[in-house]
Amino acid sequence: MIQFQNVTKTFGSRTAVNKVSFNIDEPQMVGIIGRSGAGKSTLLRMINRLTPATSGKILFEGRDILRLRGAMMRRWQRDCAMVFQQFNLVPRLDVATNVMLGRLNGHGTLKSLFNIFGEADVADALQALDRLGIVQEATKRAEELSGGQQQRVAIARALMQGPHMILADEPIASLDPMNAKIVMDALRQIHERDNKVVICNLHTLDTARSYCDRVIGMRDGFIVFDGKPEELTTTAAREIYGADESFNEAATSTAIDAGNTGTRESVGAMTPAAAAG
Ligand SMILES: Nc1ncnc2c1ncn2[C@@H]1O[C@H](COP(=O)(O)OP(=O)(O)OP(=O)(O)O)[C@@H](O)[C@H]1O
Repeated sequence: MIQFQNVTKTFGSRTAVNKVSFNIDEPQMVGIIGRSGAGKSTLLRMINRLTPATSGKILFEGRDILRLRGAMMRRWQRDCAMVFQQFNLVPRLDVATNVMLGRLNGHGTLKSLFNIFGEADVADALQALDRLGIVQEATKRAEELSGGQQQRVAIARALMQGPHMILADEPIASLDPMNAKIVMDALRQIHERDNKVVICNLHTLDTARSYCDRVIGMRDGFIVFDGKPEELTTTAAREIYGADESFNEAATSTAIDAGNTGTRESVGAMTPAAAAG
């Protein structure tokens, strides 16, 4: 499906991602973990072409997406929707319009300029919000929502792009544990129900273990671990985090637990007690 071949990114003399090679052969939920500066964001941003790679290839269904230009590149960027730590919504616009902005890339320039959305766009936006359990917030300004709700709006906007995959760059780093769980449940549900690849940069080991089918550990630009969550032993974690015997996993914990994922109810109707799970 997607193949990374010796992908490297340098910023001046600093190598952020160093000859990284791996394949994703089936729709998986992949967690990328590593300490700050390990290269996680750079790796994700190269997939979406937000950051140009210095060398190597990223093949999607055999086509090198690093060589795409113009309309083909924009099409690719729509196909791999990004979700960011800081949500990147337009604060003063209402929630439904924020979600419909996910369609802009799909419209012609003129239509985009005048911000014209059709009835089908509105219906799809409401459906996406309903899926995320926040359709009742559709007419509020984005800035009126809590962080967790805003992140769900951002995920709904990503769904509006009709993407092949979702790339989430530390989507829960700004959220409290309850909202972190709701957002991770939503991403897991998209993976399970829509059979989509979700690649998620995470700061915390326990979240990666609870939610991901596969964990990739990065350190200083290299992949130093690639395996199933159950293979992520304390020794492997020490290697990823460059830590010694005193390494304490609790330091990378959010204390959220996947629990009952994959159902619509788990996204919309989470109680604080369940979230603390
Ligand atoms: N635009 C840039 N210009 C210069 N150096 C950069 C740039 N972006 C990233 N870097 C450097 O590349 C390295 C990897 O950064 P990156 O943001 O990918 O790491 P990360 O693992 O995502 O870290 P964090 O968890 O803190 O977000 C770091 O040394 C960083 O300083």
